[in-house]
Formats: sequence, structure tokens, C-alpha cells
Amino acid sequence: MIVELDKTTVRMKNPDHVRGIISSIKKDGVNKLQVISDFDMTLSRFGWNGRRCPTSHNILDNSQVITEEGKKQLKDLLHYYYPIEIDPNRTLEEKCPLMVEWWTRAHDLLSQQKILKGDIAQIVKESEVMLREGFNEFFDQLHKNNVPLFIFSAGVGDILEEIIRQANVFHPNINVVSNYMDFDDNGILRGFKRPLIHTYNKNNTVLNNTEYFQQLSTKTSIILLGDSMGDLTMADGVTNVKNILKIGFLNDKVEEHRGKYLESYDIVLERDETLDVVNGILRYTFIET
Ligand SMILES: Nc1ccn([C@@H]2O[C@H](COP(=O)(O)O)[C@@H](O)[C@H]2O)c(=O)n1
Ligand SMILES: [Mg+2]
Repeated sequence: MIVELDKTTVRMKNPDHVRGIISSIKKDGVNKLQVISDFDMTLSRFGWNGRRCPTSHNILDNSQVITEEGKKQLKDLLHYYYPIEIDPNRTLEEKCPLMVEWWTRAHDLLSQQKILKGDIAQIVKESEVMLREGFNEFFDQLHKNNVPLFIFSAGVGDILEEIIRQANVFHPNINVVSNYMDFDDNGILRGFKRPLIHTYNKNNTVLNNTEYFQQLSTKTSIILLGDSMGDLTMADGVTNVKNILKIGFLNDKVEEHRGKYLESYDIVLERDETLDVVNGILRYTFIET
């Protein structure tokens, strides 16, 4: 029914279950659907031409406004904490305090760098960030069909919003919850707003002050898109879930992580830099039969 599911990048533990959820989402109709998505390495690309693409944090870390010493310190943090973030053998209890430590230390370093609000657009323009292939169709299909898109990111909200804006796909159906920068009256970065969102607290605990999901109580079908094990809890605050389809991009250390991803995500996309499968599912869901 969806040819994209035959791509060699696609793995499913239970293809019949997947077909069942997709049929149910289609049957319940587009008015019941919402999409919840991570941003970094899910809507943005993990790699291009053999090189790693930057996360929203890395865009700042690598930018011209950061001193050489600042760049070195931020890179040291990345090299120390990223392997911990993706380590399949560490528990959440072990990881969470270390993730708070990483984000706090990185945000403190960034806040010492005199980053100007007025520089953000240029910083993004000069970066090597890329949205996944097929992003235009993805954002446009959701917009045209009035499907809410909730972007839940432990990245930097100001940066990811600017990326989407520069790609001309920041439509009114999009809502973002992320780490937003806090600028002083002169437009100089002085910190980050609370609550701090890291990879493993992307759940209801950081959404308490938003009424987003309560307003969407009629949207009982969910397509969830993520790239980390932490993204699996992004829909925990949804009040009424009837159908949920979890699609996971497995970008890094594929063989090591395959088992856990297949247990947790309904569809796993291995080293797939496109939104082909997601677009195929949406197309099928939106077509009137
Ligand atoms: N200082 C940091 C902290 C985190 N990251 C990466 O950001 C990603 C989180 O954003 P999502 O949109 O995916 O929630 C995650 O991949 C971290 O590795 C970073 O690059 N620098
Ligand atoms: Mg991500």
C-alpha cells in the first residue's frame, strides 16, 4: 500500500502491526491526526557527503562569533558527553544527571560569548545545516491538510526556528517547545530560559506550563518521529491516544542500536537521510479513497 516501506533502509519488527496502525490512522481521518517530531537529526540531516551535519547547538558552537578557546571547550564537552548520551548500556538514571550537566555547561559557555540576537539569522545562513530530503513535501502536506506539527526539541529553539524559516516552511500549523535563548535589553545572550530540555526529559514534565496537548484532545492519531531513545516519550502528555505510529531514524552506531530501536519504534529507518517513508505514509493517509 505504501511503496516507500519497501526501501532497503526500512526495518520493522512487526510489519502487520504497522499496516494495522496506518490503516486505522487513515480510517479515523485527517481531522484526528497530529504529528509530534524531534528536530535535530530527525527533521535535520545527520550527514551529507560523508560529513556530519551540525545540530542546532553545533551551529552556534562552530560559528564565527565563538572564540577559538570557546570552540575547543564546547567540542571537548561534545566528545565527552555524546558517547554517554547514546550509550545503550547505561540506564536513564545514570544518563539524566549527566545530560543536565552537559546542557548546563554548554549553555554557560555559550552565554559567555556575547552572542547577539541580531546575529542568529547570519549564523544559521553560514552553517552547514540541512533539512532532510523531502522536507518541502513533509511540511507542505501537513500545512495543507491542517495537521498540527509539534516540534519537541532539546536543541536551541531560536536556531531551529530560524532554520525552518529560512527554508520557507514555517507554517502556522507548527508549534515548537525547545530551549530558548534569553537575551538582555541590548540583545546579548545572557542565558537560556527554563525549563532545561535535554534528550531524556522530553515528556510531560517540561510541558506543564503549556496547554498544547489539552487543546488537541480530539487529535487521537499520532505519528511520532525521533532519532533517539529519549524521543519515545514525546507524546506522553497527549490526553487521548487511539493510534500511535512511532518512526525512528537510526543514524549512528546502527548495528549496536538496532535491537533496541526495533523493540521501541514501529518503523526504524537505518542511515536514511530522507523523509520518503514519512511522506509516503502521509500521502496514503491524506488520499481520499
Ligand atoms: N551541547 C549540546 C547538547 C546537545 N546536543 C545534541 O542536540 C540534540 C538534541 O536536540 P533534539 O532536537 O534532537 O532533541 C542531540 O542530538 C544532542 O546530541 C549538542 O549537539 N550539543
Ligand atoms: Mg534528535
